[in-house]
Amino acid sequence: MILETKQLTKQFGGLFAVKDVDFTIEKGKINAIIGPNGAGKSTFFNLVSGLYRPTAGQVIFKGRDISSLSANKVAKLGVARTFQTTNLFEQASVFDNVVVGHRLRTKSTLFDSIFRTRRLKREEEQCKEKAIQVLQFVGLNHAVDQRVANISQEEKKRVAFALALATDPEIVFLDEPTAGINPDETAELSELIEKMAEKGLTICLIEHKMQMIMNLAEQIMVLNYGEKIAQGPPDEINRNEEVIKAYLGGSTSA
Ligand SMILES: Nc1ncnc2c1ncn2[C@@H]1O[C@H](COP(=O)(O)OP(=O)(O)OP(=O)(O)O)[C@@H](O)[C@H]1O
Repeated sequence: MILETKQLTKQFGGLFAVKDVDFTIEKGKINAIIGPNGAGKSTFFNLVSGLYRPTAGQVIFKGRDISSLSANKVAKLGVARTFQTTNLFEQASVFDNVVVGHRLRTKSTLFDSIFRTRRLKREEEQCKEKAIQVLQFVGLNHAVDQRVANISQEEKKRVAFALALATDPEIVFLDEPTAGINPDETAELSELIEKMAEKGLTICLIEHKMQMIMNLAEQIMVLNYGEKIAQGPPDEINRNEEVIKAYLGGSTSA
């Protein structure tokens, strides 16, 4: 197990967005979180990536309690997340959007920037090499110099993946990676997610496309009104009465 939550809880006023969630994520696997709108999926992501502090409970990453660490510190430990593509700089190039990712791993200070020290130049070079490497990995060699505003939605998703990969993560949380793209593109992005897992990365994704999740994920957690109602492999989740009642509405083809 690489990441674990223990009785993780987030309350907004009187509302429990996430309540007492125990979840374990196995290293190198593709994990998914599903649930109806408002079930607490995004809040769960924000808790494990350090954007929110839990009201109660813990997030344990590689045996260390990271519940009270800042998002930046959590990312430095090797936890990356993607946001919806609206988080990209539309007027900047694909390359410039991704090159910032690896800065997390550099040590240059304002002093280095002002005096353009050797360290700064070396680290800038490292960031550029990393950006090229991850853009190649996600299949965007052809679009490196294009402005993000001019590329397709599916390519933007790949940029978001590349940005997360540039931070050298051990686990990547993908926020609705295939929202708003067509079935062919969805299949291609699924392949990319599998390629990431084959490389040894641990994946955890939120997704509404049930068929895709059932084919791709090895383990699924189902949230409903902030609570975990099921956890297991896809075939088990498919047959779970409570899940069918709460979410699937009797069909997995949603
Ligand atoms: N910052 C916030 N302040 C108050 N309530 C919030 C906040 N963020 C989320 N909520 C509430 O917490 C609950 C869980 O929301 P969350 O966005 O985590 O669900 P979700 O499963 O990601 O939904 P969706 O699939 O629609 O994105 C909802 O009732 C939502 O209105």
